[in-house]
Order: sequence, then C-alpha cells, then structure tokens
Amino acid sequence: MTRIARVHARQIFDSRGRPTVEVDVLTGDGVLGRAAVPSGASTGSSEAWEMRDGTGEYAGLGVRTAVGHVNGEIARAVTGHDVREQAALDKLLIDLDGTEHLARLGANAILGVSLAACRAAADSLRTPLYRWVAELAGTAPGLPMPMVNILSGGLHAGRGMDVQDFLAVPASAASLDEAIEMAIRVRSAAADALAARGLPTLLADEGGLSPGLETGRVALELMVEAIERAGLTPGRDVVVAIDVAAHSLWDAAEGRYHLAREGRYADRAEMIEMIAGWTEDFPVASVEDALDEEDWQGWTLLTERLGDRINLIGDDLFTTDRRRLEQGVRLGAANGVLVKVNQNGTLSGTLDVIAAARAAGYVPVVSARSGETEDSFISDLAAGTGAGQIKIGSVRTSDRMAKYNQLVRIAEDPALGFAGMTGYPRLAAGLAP
Ligand SMILES: O=C(O)[C@@H](CO)OP(=O)(O)O
Ligand SMILES: [Mg+2]
Repeated sequence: MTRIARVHARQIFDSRGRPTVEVDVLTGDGVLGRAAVPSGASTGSSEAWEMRDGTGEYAGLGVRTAVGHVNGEIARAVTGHDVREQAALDKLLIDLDGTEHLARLGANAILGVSLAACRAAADSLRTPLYRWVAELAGTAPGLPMPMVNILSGGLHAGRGMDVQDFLAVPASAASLDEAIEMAIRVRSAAADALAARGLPTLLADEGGLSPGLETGRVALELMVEAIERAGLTPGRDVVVAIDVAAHSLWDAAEGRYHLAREGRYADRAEMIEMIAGWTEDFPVASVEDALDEEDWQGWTLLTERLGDRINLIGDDLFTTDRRRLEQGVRLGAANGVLVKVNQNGTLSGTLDVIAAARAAGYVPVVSARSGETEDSFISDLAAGTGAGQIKIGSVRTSDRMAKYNQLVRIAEDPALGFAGMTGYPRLAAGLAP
C-alpha cells in the first residue's frame, strides 16, 4: 500500500535558527517519509515563493501558515495518492496552488510534501533514495564533485566581503572521500593562514570563514595560500570557484554594482573586466552569478568572453526555472545552472530543469541554501541525477556535514562512479601548471 494515509507538517528551525517547514508523509503500509525545507538569504526575484517569517511579533507567522496549509488543504487533496506517482503528485500540488510562483499555499509547504512523498516511495520500494531519484529522472546515478565554501562574504557574512563565496574544488581527487578530505585540509589551512595574519576566523552562515577581506583579489590570494599550506598545488590539485551573488550588489538607483567593502561602484563592463582579470591571474574554474539576474545582455557578453574557458553558473539568473533557463539558452547566457529544490518548488520541476540543462549542454550544479537543516535530500538528488557537481557549503557545521556524510554513504555503492572534473568540460588547459 503505497498510497498516502496521512500527511503531517510541523515548524522546525533551520541552521540560522529561523522557522522552517518539515513534512511527514505516511503511507498505508506504515512507511514514513520525512523532509525539511531549506531557505535562502541571497534569493533571486523569480524563485518560487516561500511563506517566510518576519522577525519580532511576526516570527513564526509565515511558516506556521504554510504548515497549516499542509495539514489542511494539501493533506485533504493528496491523501490516497500513490507516492510512486511523483510527477502526478507534483502536478496535483501545483494545480491546487493555482498561482505561478506557488504563492497561495507557499512553495515551502508544497516542496515539503513533494520531497517527503519521494522519500516515502523510495522506502516503501526498499530502494535507496538516490536510486529512486535516478529512476524518476531516467538518469544514470553517479557521485558529484563537491565545490566547498572556504571564504564567505555578502549576505552570508554581514557583508564582510563584497563577494559571497570563494570555494575549493578538489580537482585531482580520485574519489568522493578524497575530495572531502582535501576540502577539509584546505579549509583548515585557510583558517591557519588567516590566524597567522591576525585576521578573524569567524564562521559565516554556511560554515565558511568570514575574514572580511577587502577585495576579491586578496581573497583569491588567500585561497591560493591555503591550498599551498594544505600541501596541494593550486590549479592542479585544487581549483577555485566563486559565487559573486551580484544581485545583492546591484544598486538599482545607481544602475551599477556597489562594491561597498572596496568603497566603489562598478558598471557591467567593469564587473566583466574584474572577473576576467581574476580568471587570468588565479586558478578559477567556475563563476556563479557574476552579474545581476536581469542583465541578460551582460550575461551574453560575459559568456562570449569567458564561456569557452570556465563554467558560468546562473543561480539568481535562472532560479531553477525552466523558462528562465530556456531564455538563457536562447541568448547564450551562462553555460551552467544552479539547481535548488526550493527555488523550483517541486521535485519533478527540479528534475525537469536538470534534464533541460543537460539537453542544452549546460552544466547542472545541485545546491543547498544558506539556511539548511539536517535533511540530506540534495545529496541523493545530485547522486541520483548524476549531476556531476554539488555545492553544499563548508565542511564545518552539522547541517552541511549531514549532506557530505550522506554522499559518503551513497559512495559505498560500488556501481557508482565519481564525476571528478567532468562537470568542468571547458576548463582551460592553462589552469594546471
Ligand atoms: O547564493 C547561493 O548560491 C546560495 C547558497 O550558497 O545562497 P542562498 O541560499 O542564500 O541563496
Ligand atoms: Mg548563488
């Protein structure tokens, strides 16, 4: 009996101590599928709409409303539905909501049910979750290469640095275990390098270090130093990925980007120039959200300039939305897409975006949010779809480690290969010495 017998949602708390939704889906055969919903800070405007909380007297209000929707209207609609019919369930949820961005019931309410049902189906079928995801997606499973947050800025670190993330990609790792170990070495070497300079080693939202360095170049120098301190060779053993999160730098009134830490503004051309300079002088393999989410023309120019050498990932640009991705493909904007389940709102919609990315030759990067829980669904999502890359955050806090550790468990399956650097098909030969 794989039909839904009961749905129950509750409010739990995420890694920032903010309320979020957790959903239990119980099937007739007594199987429990549970999922918790993540939440972003540097969000794109076109994301599915979560019912979010304010602070003070509004604390808990948005999430409690979403929880109420799951326990009332959604539970009534999905009870009796077969959890193995994921696509039909997700369509039912989208139709029930009836709005474009899932604003009526809340994308967090809908996503919680979608993911919990998927887990219940996998458990009822006694199939590992990643294998069930692979079956739903029609993909060959495989282990992703992680990109691991080392230095944080932007909205994840009190704007201590202008750029949001500097990440390590353990390029020469031959296995997932080795990749995680290398990233841990780089992160702890980065902490040592900062301490040696008398700089703070405070933790940011994703467990990365938040030293408040003044420019991107200084941060990149620190990355190179950390890789070397870890006994590894920059450009060969470890390459660097960056998430500029440029939407949160965009000053609409000025029509330019505000690099507040540097004390200057930059226009589109100056941003492209700055980033191109980084890729020339440092072993940078991937840059996410280099420009604002609505600067399609700028994205096309950026992609013409750098797209044959590095990965250019659209996060706020695409918001895991198929139509926005298709627009990007038409315009030649970016060559990769960040995949976040809660930007989309359902599992089926997310799988659809991964399939569309692949069909267009765009690299999919499955990603966590800056607000996370112990839920490790995205590890199974990345492995099940063989996405090739995953971005979880740093290797320092339990919300992130839950996902790395789930990947370690999945890696026990001898049938699964490790993606290595296959997710970086355009990597410049010049990166390695
Ligand atoms: O910008 C991002 O890629 C994510 C994760 O790092 O951040 P947030 O969840 O705050 O959008
Ligand atoms: Mg991003």
